[in-house]
Amino acid sequence: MRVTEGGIELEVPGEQTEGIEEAVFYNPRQELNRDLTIATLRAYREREERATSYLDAMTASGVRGVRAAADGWDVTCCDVDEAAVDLARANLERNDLAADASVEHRNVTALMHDEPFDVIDLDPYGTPMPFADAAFANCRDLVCVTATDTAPLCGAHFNSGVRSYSAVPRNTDYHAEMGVRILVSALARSAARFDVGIEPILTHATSHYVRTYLELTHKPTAADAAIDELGHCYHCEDCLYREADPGLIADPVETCPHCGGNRMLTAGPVWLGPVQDPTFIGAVRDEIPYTFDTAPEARELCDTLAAELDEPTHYDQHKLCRNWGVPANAMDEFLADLRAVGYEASRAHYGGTTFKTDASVGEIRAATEGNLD
Ligand SMILES: C[S@@+](CC[C@H](N)C(=O)[O-])C[C@H]1O[C@@H](n2cnc3c(N)ncnc32)[C@H](O)[C@@H]1O
Repeated sequence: MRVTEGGIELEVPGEQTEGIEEAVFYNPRQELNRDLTIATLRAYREREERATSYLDAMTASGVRGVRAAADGWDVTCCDVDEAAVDLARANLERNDLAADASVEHRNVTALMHDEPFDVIDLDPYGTPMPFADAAFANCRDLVCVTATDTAPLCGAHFNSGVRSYSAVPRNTDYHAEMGVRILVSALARSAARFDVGIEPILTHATSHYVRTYLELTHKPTAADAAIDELGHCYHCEDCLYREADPGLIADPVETCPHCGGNRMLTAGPVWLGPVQDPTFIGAVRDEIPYTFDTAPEARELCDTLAAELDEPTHYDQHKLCRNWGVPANAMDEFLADLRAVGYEASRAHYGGTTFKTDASVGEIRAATEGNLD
């Protein structure tokens, strides 16, 4: 089947039918992820001029590598699957880009140990952690990571999450953000093994995946600074109170300071630091042309991400109101009520009724209760 993505024409496998083994992976629903990747690469080249080489580590149809090569990156596409490698080569040729990219048929872990790249893009099936050490060992500037194993990441598949991420994820009302912070924590610890510090400069989550872009600093002190961003979250399953506790050693809260309940969860180590660089995200937004099919959605996402407060967890107004037994209010009014009494408040990209604030759950209720319809 022929598709056009970002102005590039590609041959990709058709609709995947259950029971039939399709040779090569292509997911049209990841187009937003790929459009944002291309815009991020464009913005990143302005930020770090020496960055020229891009490894599309799990290339499948070659879609990311072809699009990056069309943008002038010195591209390497890699896949262990022979059919994928053949298709990636054909797609480069179809776009007259065969001379601008090399295609490697091998295990990318070995390739990453053999050759340094400025930018590495990890887009595996499920967890990226088996590839993280090799990526951080040699990458110079930027590691881009997709994780599609959202159930382990958010604690819904607890044992699998513990195994993959060497952390304790917990299933909370901010499950997608739990996934973000478990993933970035594990990546920070992987990078630190190589005296590399990470700074997440753009991160987004949907119900199907988490995507984060990590700028690297090759210094032990930067690795230490990243580890300093780790900590734990204590969460009350009854009243949705939550508390972030910096540091590697947990000091679990047994009794909820808000409702007195004892159904407290401890998650961690999670990344408590910022996951966005609003200035960089503004530059990414400016690099999304309207010729990209997902441009309206991608630009709106960038706007929300850039305005999102740095708080490590978000709330969902509907879930809070259901818990309180009151009807919900319009989001803008709800946030205005919080700001009116001096709290910071922003929307969050995790859903239409999600928000971030520096107010506690009790303070949110007090600030908004009188005005809930
Ligand atoms: C989710 S697909 C990649 C999708 C692609 N990046 C895109 O945007 O459409 C994962 C790919 O990783 C490849 N893969 C899995 N393990 C690998 C390894 N160790 N080295 C290289 N490729 C691998 C699989 O063959 C598969 O093609």
